[in-house]
Amino acid sequence: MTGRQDELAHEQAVVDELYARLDELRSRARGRLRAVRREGPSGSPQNRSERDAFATLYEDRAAQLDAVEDRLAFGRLDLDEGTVRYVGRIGLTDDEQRSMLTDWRAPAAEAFYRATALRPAGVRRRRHLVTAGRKVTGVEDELLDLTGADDGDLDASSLSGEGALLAALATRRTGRMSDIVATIQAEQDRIIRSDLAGALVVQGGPGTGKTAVALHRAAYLLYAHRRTLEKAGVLLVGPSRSFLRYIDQVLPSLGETGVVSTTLGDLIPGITATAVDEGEAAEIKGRLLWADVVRRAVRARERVPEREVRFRLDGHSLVIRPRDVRDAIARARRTHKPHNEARTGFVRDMLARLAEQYQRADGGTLTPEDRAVVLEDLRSLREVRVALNLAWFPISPKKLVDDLLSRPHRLAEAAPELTAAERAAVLRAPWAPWTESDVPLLDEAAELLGEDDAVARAEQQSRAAERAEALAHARSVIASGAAAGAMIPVDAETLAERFATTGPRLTTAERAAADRAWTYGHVVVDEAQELSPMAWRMLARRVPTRSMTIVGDVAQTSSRAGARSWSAALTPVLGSGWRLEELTVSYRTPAEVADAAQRIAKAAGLPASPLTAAREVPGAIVDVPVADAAEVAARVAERAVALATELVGPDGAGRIAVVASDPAVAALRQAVGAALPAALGEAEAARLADQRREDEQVTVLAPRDVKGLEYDAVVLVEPTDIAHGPGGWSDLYVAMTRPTQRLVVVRATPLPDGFTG
Ligand SMILES: Nc1ncnc2c1ncn2[C@@H]1O[C@H](COP(=O)(O)OP(=O)(O)OP(=O)(O)O)[C@@H](O)[C@H]1O
Repeated sequence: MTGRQDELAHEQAVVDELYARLDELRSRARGRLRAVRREGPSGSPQNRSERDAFATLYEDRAAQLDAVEDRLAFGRLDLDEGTVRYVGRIGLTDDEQRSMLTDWRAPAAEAFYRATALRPAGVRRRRHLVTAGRKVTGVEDELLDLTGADDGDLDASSLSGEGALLAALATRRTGRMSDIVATIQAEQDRIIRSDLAGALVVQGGPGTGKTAVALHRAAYLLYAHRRTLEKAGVLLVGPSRSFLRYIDQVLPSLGETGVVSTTLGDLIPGITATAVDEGEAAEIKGRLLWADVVRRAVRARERVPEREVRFRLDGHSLVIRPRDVRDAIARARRTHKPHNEARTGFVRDMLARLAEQYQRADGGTLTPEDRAVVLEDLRSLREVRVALNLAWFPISPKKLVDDLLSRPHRLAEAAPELTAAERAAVLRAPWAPWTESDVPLLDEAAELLGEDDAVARAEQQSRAAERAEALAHARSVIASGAAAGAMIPVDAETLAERFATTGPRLTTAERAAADRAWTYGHVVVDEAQELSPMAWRMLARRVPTRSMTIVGDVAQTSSRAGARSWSAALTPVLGSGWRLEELTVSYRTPAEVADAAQRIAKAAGLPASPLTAAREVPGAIVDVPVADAAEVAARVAERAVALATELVGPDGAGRIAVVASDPAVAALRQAVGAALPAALGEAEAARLADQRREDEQVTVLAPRDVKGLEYDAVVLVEPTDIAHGPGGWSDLYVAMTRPTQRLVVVRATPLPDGFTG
């Protein structure tokens, strides 16, 4: 055998052992699960809940072990002291607790991503294992000790595991993002492992791995701070549901399933934003002044009547006096409770004052029983109910915001800062569908009204008591398990969570997602440049510690409410409590495309970060000028079909997007759809036509819909039209930077400045 074959055979033997251990652990977890289930539905409620808790524990463990099948081990470090360490998706130990495989997130794995010839961190050689299924098909070595290094190895900025990286980057796209654990680069690793505390902003050009880094950081933080974060939960906010679908396999493949993923429009339980605000309305609704506007709108529901209200009870004449109402309102406000909660105190106060009048009119002292009856009678009198409601109106967040946006006098009263034209821009029909920019206003209202939190708080209190009981029990279970020699792979608090006896057994993520007032341990925001100041305020409320990972690119902002500078967007909400990191290597786009995008951004004055492409792809830009504008659709269809023939596979791999300005999308969609059968055959065309919109392998979209996504090839239609559309030059910058292989430009108009070098 040659030296290389020996190496492969050796690594195969190691990898075989690791998979054997994985299989063994899987079958143990399943065996335990079967045993627990076999016990059947008998026993005391406590026993049953305990059994269910263990069942979920073993189910989770089995699912986690199943998820790490692909590329279980991908790296090896040969250390100075002569030891060898394998790095993989999870940590594995043998029965004697000796390490067989180091979790990529463990401190001991850090050198795999960070060591360079300049700073070898005790590593002599770094090896990338290339595997197909369980078979080792190749190894790629980097020597890091200076004695064996030539000048090339000393370049601290060079890519690590370049072969494996380039292979990953050239793979055909499937419409689902995959993890990058095997090829994380040093600049990315530093961000992934950065401290949990405070807000970390990651700015970077298109394709620099911001999304990938944000997801790996979430997985890393859950590993490194499991106790804190598993209980408080991690929230991931993405720009759209199709984007969340695009990334939804990454965290599970890293063994993490407990993260709550949502869009801003879906952040409040029970509310779904289905409509979109036009540019100006979004900008206006995004301004921070709405915090004051909503507060005033709430205050407007606490009102001193202008006149007295007289009524009779049991023959006595009683009166609701403006002075009394004013006092009761002031007193209720001093409790600083939310409006709907403070109302209880206000009503109690007013009824007590009226009972007092009754007593005086009745000419004596009331027994406590009589007083209770009088209070009840007062409470149910129509005049009293109406008067007290007018003075302190109980109202839901939805009704408050709907009134504010659909009744001109309410808006004028609450928002004097806005001009008449600005108010007209946000006014809409009553009960029109919610938009994403309404959601922060609804959240603000819910916060000040407090309605939906009351139920959650009551539930929380009863859960706290239950949990204390369950915790004591879990400790004793673990102690008795340990005494009997059984390893219970969980701490008492986690076990206690699972022992909670009432209600459906919800995970932290499920409980958090259902509770508007939940506060998370960490919040990750992707495409964060699009968020308005009000949206930032809403998110900050969800993470009192301000532990956040914020990733985005201020050169890609298309929303008028979004940010062109991180400092302008974040300082009002986070003060100086945030730090900035930058990513500069584009892993997605070929150099030619990245360079053209940079030139366009520069010519348009976008605040673009520097961008260097990780790879060259010859002929990556193809320019197709068309003499007659009427022929553009036909040329686009022709090009899209040719690319589909070349790149799209029936196995679901390979994706093509035609990106055009909004008004052109529908006609192009038709033209491309009509051209596919002749080129690919009826059956393949029908398969493609049946795909869900977000899974389409051949698709036609506007720039806003491709944000954050990527395709093997993009047909860019009339770049100048895109640059002059609602998202401006940022939209063109986004659209250009989606392809991993080729950008085909079809146009009847001249190329924008800077497109060609
Ligand atoms: N270290 C890496 N190894 C392998 N692939 C990588 C690496 N870093 C990034 N990629 C790949 O590069 C592509 C772009 O990454 P990602 O989508 O995270 O970039 P982004 O900065 O969020 O882009 P955009 O600004 O366009 O949203 C993805 O396919 C990702 O998997």
